Amino acid sequence: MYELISATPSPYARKVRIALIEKGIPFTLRTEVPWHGTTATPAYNPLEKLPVLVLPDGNGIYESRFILEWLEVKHPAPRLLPDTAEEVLAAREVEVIADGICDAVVLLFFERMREAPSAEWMARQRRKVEGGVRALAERATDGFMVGGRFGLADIAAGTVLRYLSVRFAEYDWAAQYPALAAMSTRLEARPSFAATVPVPQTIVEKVV
Ligand SMILES: N[C@@H](CCC(=O)N[C@@H](CS(=O)(=O)O)C(=O)NCC(=O)O)C(=O)O
Repeated sequence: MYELISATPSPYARKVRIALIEKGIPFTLRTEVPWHGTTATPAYNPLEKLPVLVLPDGNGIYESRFILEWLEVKHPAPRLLPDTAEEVLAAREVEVIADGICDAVVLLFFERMREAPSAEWMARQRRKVEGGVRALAERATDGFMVGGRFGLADIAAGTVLRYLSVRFAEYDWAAQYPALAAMSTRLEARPSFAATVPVPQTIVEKVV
């Protein structure tokens, strides 16, 4: 059986959890705080980040985009990529935008923990979040994002949007982009989303 090393707020891990559930793949969830000394992450990922999909042979697959690609190869049905090559590129572009927003939120989150946070650095990260959400809004539809059926783009966009309310709640993107908010609400009603709602975690060790 697969084991997924995850964290309660992690949007990257949530993408993988949703894909595993959507594909009906059984797995055990190992919830950690990757910044605590007790984390198992470095034993499987030299980049020391979760999610890590631990295989039955004990090897770890890491980097959420790669884990999703790996799952698409090893467990192709149901397919989470669109049908045409052009649509696959469009879905991957949505994932690039979504992951990029998450990366900026993480950088902002830790900058705020510093004794003397840099206002310039935080403004730069906020710009990336707002620019990324604008790019997602430009791609929002009243159905699924790419190719007319649920897939990678919806997983990536849905997870980052819900993550913002956990780690960047002061940004009211939903008021600014009603179509995006409606899309997020639709996605959060899916069982795979309802089973993986992000919640904050308590980090007790000094990180920065
Ligand atoms: N690009 C990576 C990013 C993963 C990531 O940043 N994970 C965080 C945890 S969380 O922000 O997703 O909750 C982590 O393990 N950070 C540990 C570290 O940066 O050393 C992916 O997509 O898997």
